[in-house]
Amino acid sequence: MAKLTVEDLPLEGKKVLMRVDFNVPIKDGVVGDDNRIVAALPTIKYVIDNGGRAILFSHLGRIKKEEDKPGLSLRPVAERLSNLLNKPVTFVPVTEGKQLEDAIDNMKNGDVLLVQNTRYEDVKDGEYVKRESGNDPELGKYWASLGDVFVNDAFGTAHRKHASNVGIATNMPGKAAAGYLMEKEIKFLGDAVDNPERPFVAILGGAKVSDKIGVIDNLLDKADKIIIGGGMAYTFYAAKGIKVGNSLVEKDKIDVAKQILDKAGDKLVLPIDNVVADKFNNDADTKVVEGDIDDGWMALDIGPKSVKEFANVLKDAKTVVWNGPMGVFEMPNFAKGTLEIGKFLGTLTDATTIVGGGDSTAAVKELGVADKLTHISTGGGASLTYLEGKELPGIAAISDK
Ligand SMILES: Nc1ncnc2c1ncn2[C@@H]1O[C@H](COP(=O)(O)OP(=O)(O)O)[C@@H](O)[C@H]1O
Ligand SMILES: O=C(OP(=O)(O)O)[C@H](O)COP(=O)(O)O
Ligand SMILES: [Mg+2]
Repeated sequence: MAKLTVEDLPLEGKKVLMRVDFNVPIKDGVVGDDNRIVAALPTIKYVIDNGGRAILFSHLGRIKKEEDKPGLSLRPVAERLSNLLNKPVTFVPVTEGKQLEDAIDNMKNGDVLLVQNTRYEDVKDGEYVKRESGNDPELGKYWASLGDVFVNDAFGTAHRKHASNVGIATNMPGKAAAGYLMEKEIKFLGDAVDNPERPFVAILGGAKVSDKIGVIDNLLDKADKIIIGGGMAYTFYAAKGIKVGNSLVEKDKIDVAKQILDKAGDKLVLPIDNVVADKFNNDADTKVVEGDIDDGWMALDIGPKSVKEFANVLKDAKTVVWNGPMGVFEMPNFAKGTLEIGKFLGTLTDATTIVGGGDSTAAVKELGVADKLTHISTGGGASLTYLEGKELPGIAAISDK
């Protein structure tokens, strides 16, 4: 990498600001899959083993109103991190001010501190001001002022231009370095997809439709086939005039979906059938339907015919990149599509199979199919942006060597 890495920085006695991606699933105040925390440990350990004082920043979920904050505190993450490191982690429940500054002043070499969810800054006095997500210049400058050097290890957030990654880095010229995870992810993705072995198939699912649908246009030039499942599929259904019932659809993106369908021809593969439910609940009444989804029903998983069709498209692939679950895998009754696709990828022993994304990774791990895949990436949107051939702002902002 032509960028500074953590090994290029002075660490002994330094206040080391670190951006990590601890955007992990949390249920009832407990961390679920902790892959993203585990993935950041090598860099954190390197920093503290070399006498640095690790001051960690991460976002968690998305905060648009004051009421979003309590459920999106990073406190449970601090507890899990402390267990994993086997040492205390000081959690500071605020993102700025005296309480944070005092806590940093009190740190000793080798200590670890986790700052509250950086996206708490997106809402101030009840107003959605997006200081973090809008990369408010004052916020990046303030956070940068709290430390001596900066290490960005948040690959999963690298496609975002936010105050806690790009903002801090630009305010620490010559002192902003990449962590080990960042290096490892870029190296692996680069090797696998810069000149992918073909056929190259991308699988796109999940729920971040408006975020990720734009990626497909560029992927059409790179991939031989693009399979669309999960919550991403039904905006395409709507674009094709197929009834969607109460399924997840981004109305604003139906036109984009139409343009993609026009350009894609038979490159784009959509689900044939779906498991539909009468409510968003594991205990809902369900049935499998082909095509139209009636009012009062929502598609929460792909159906068995879709699994077969997708497997047929995947069977000869030499490179597969998958982001986004095929259904609401968090509910066992809607996990089958994701499980079956994961299992099938596991049988492609001649292919490079990459699964990326916070939730996709959690899914393949929970469902027990992760071990058979070539690479589990912490980044969903980040991997897709890389795949598109676009610059990742979080990485671009790191200091050159
Ligand atoms: N049919 C669907 N309807 C609603 N949500 C869905 C559907 N299929 C998948 N999802 C949801 O998508 C979420 C993950 O999307 P996303 O964040 O884009 O993936 P990743 O984290 O892997 O990048 C999961 O929480 C899952 O429940
Ligand atoms: O979970 C993330 O991305 P992913 O869901 O695409 O894997 C990252 O932490 C980015 O989160 P964001 O999409 O709310 O900016
Ligand atoms: Mg996600």
